[in-house]
Amino acid sequence: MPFETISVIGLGYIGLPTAAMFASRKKKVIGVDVNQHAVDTINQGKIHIVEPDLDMIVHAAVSEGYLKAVTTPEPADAFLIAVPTPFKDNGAEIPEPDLTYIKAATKAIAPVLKKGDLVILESTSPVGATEQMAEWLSKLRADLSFPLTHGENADVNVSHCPERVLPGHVVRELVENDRVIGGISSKCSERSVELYKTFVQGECVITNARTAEMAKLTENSSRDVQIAFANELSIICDKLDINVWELIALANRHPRVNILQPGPGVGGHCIAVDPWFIVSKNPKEARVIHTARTVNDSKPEWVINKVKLAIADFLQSNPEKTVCEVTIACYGLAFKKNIDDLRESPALNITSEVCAFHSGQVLIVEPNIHKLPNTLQSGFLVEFENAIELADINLILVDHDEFKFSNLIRKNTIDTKGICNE
Ligand SMILES: NC(=O)C1=CN([C@@H]2O[C@H](COP(=O)(O)OP(=O)(O)OC[C@H]3O[C@@H](n4cnc5c(N)ncnc54)[C@H](O)[C@@H]3O)[C@@H](O)[C@H]2O)C=CC1
Ligand SMILES: CC(=O)N[C@@H]1[C@@H](OP(=O)(O)OP(=O)(O)OC[C@H]2O[C@@H](n3ccc(=O)[nH]c3=O)[C@H](O)[C@@H]2O)O[C@H](C(=O)O)[C@@H](O)[C@@H]1O
Repeated sequence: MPFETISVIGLGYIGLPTAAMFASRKKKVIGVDVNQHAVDTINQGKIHIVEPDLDMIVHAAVSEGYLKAVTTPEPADAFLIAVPTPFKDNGAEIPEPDLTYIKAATKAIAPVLKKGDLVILESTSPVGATEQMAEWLSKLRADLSFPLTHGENADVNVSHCPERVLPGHVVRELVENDRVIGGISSKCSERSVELYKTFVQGECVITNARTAEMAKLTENSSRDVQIAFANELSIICDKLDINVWELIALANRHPRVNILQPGPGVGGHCIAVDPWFIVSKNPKEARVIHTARTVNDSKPEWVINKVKLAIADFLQSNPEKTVCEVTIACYGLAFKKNIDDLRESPALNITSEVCAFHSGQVLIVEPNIHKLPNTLQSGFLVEFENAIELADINLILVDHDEFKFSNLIRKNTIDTKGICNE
């Protein structure tokens, strides 16, 4: 049976581009989000997130009548769930995944499901979450006129198809990337491939739901481990007075070595989160993954100590000044270069900490935002040139293109991204 109407639950960084992509292939798409502002913005043909080229696709999809946004699910032939999967913020040493958004989305679609529908969990999930979702669905339907069964002869097909697009390149990668398709049964996988082939040009590779969940977590954990190696090297090199950027460039000339780049820590709501989904379920076995998380999470503290040392050095060389007269400039707040996303950003956390402990002026340069977040109210958002001119100490936290190729920034500089070496 062809898919005539497709519903996407959660219209954020993943759900909205996915919904727009189906709509661009002339499918009728119903986007569902609990955020009324997002729904209203989309229905005006506009977008509430920053992603290159997405605005044009959404505008065309809405104005041609293929995409509409609503707050309550309506019947459809396929439902793709792209809601957040954070970890529980309860201060535990090993954070646990929070599946409440998936549970709420499941509850919302249950009353409109009909026989033959396909439900795909796209959210990054711990192993077992898709089976759990299928359980929730059948329990939720058990008391209704049409109870669901699952297994090989299920009335409703359930799959996990994790999303792997890179923010900033979402529109291209949605089409070009290979997809991992993990059905609860082979029929579920086949139906899911049929759906994605609407716009995916990459290969749709079939596996089971648990392997698909683990594949996504493995990709992001692998990157986290590799970045941790680079971050550890940077701390060792600092102690040994070796330039880590030169060191990595030299080591990478080996045909089988490819070390990533150190930085102020790992940010974003994926790489800094997803490895915990493996560690929390396998605390004894996941030793490397756990250590990598700890190494990357402790890097901001190391940077803050460098700032404190730089202030002490500066005061020693300038005894006429007091600490209140030392001006620090922080360059970049986003979690990585050339974006405006501040979620889980080590640059933001370090700058907030500097604002909290430093009694002198803190200048902040972030070309991608117009207003400082509340935690930085004691700082001043300034232009790049003003910061360079006024700062006694420069702290480079993000390698935005605007900060590169500046010879001026070399004086009293803590360069966490190595841009002074380029
Ligand atoms: N942003 C990214 O780069 C990537 C994200 N992912 C994963 O995709 C999932 C979604 O992430 P994002 O799109 O970035 O999150 P997001 O926060 O940008 O969007 C999620 C949307 O879901 C909505 N929502 C929450 N509960 C809902 C409910 N019960 N019913 C309907 N809507 C609901 C929220 O209002 C929000 O608009 C997460 O599991 C994330 O880990 C995977 C790959 C890349
Ligand atoms: C394996 C992989 O490359 N996953 C991607 C990742 O997107 P994300 O933008 O979070 O990844 P990223 O570019 O590695 O950045 C994450 C963090 O790591 C830092 N970072 C990155 C590379 C590096 O050499 N050094 C470094 O310190 C960045 O500055 C940033 O703070 O996570 C996304 C996700 O799962 O949401 C996923 O879809 C993307 O494909």
